[in-house]
Amino acid sequence: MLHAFISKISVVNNLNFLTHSPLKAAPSSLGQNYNIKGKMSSEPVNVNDFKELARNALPKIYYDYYAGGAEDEHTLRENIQAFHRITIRPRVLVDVSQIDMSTTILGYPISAPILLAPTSAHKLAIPEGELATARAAAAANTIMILSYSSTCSMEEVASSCNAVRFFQLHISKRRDISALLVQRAERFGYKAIVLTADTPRLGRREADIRNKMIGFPVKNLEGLMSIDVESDQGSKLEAYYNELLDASIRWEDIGWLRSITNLPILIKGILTHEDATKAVEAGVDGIIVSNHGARQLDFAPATVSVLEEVVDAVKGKVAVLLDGGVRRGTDVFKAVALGAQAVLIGRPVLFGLAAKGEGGVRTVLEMLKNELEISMALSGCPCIKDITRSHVRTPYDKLPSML
Ligand SMILES: Cc1cc2nc3c(=O)[nH]c(=O)nc-3n(C[C@H](O)[C@H](O)[C@H](O)COP(=O)(O)O)c2cc1C
Ligand SMILES: CCCCCCC(=O)C(=O)O
Repeated sequence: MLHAFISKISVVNNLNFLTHSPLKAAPSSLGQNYNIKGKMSSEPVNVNDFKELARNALPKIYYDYYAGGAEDEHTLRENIQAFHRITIRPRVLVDVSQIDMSTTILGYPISAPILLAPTSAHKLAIPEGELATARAAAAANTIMILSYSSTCSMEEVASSCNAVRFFQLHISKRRDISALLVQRAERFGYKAIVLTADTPRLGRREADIRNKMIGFPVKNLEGLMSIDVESDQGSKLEAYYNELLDASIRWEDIGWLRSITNLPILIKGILTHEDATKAVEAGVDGIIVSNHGARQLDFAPATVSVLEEVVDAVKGKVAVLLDGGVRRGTDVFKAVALGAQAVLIGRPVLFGLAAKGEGGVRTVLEMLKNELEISMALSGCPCIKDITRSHVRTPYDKLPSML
């Protein structure tokens, strides 16, 4: 056996594989992988690779809508870079022969602490739209949060798969229609309402303004309301959205939402301890630390940089989740270590969908899960509950050498 192994190695050495590999000469660039001839391979090896594949697959106007952030896109970059500034403190000689990534959210078991964030308009990516995404969520045994602004209706999505689904709500100027949507969500088996709180108006996405981004039909509103926006300039979507939504909603309106549904309510878009405390007082069941994927207020903080502030304010009373910039299993690990019960991913799902349909979304979820699994193994954490604050160091932590 040993002999066979040694002779295999020497065959490789004889070929001088390591010194003459064309891979050595291939350009190296984050998010791109190269095959043996130095050409970029279309097979993604990590979630970042899907971004380039999606860029190639989509018309520019749609790609820019999915990928873009607000104004200077400072927060867009920060969402990612803030994760890079956190290091992991691995522990060794722990039995990691079995890794269990499973957890629960609001009592619903999921295979790993990774959910699908609500994102609009999946039909811009592929004709099947949210139906394909929902099937991928079901295959991964995780939760899909369906967007208010989906291009398949909540009924179509409900009947297409058995994934646990939450429904994301905006409160529109027509309060009666918002109430109707909540009732429909309850009737069609959605298990929670996710109220988005950071979008009284749509942020300034300059790529959409330049591209004169089109509006798309919000399927859940079909037959209930139609809005005509006259805008030859800028983003039609922004004009449409600002006409649709109620910019006057306040904390008191959580009480209204509570009065019309028995479903758990999560509030999405919290970034400060002040608002986290208010959310708990308002009686929500969970908080999603989010800056809307950096599409709303530029220079809002990176989500992972304020996660602990929110977790500390909440004191374990309700679930805390996080989204924004999660691209690696190590990002999931870091968020969990800082107190998140789970993370949500937005753009990676859209890029997976645009590049390779339902299979692309499945692959994105599998990649993140595989990366989380190895991160847990190499950090000495066999279960999610074993990941603790002591497993990460943030820029705010004192260095031991400075003590
Ligand atoms: C194209 C796009 C559409 C989105 N649509 C919605 C939406 O309809 N409702 C909502 O609450 N958030 C929406 N979001 C924000 C996501 O729910 C989530 O907060 C964000 O994408 C997370 O950041 P990430 O893309 O870096 O993972 C959208 C984000 C993107 C990129
Ligand atoms: C009602 C149509 C506008 C959808 C906006 C979706 C969204 O939140 C985004 O970030 O884009």
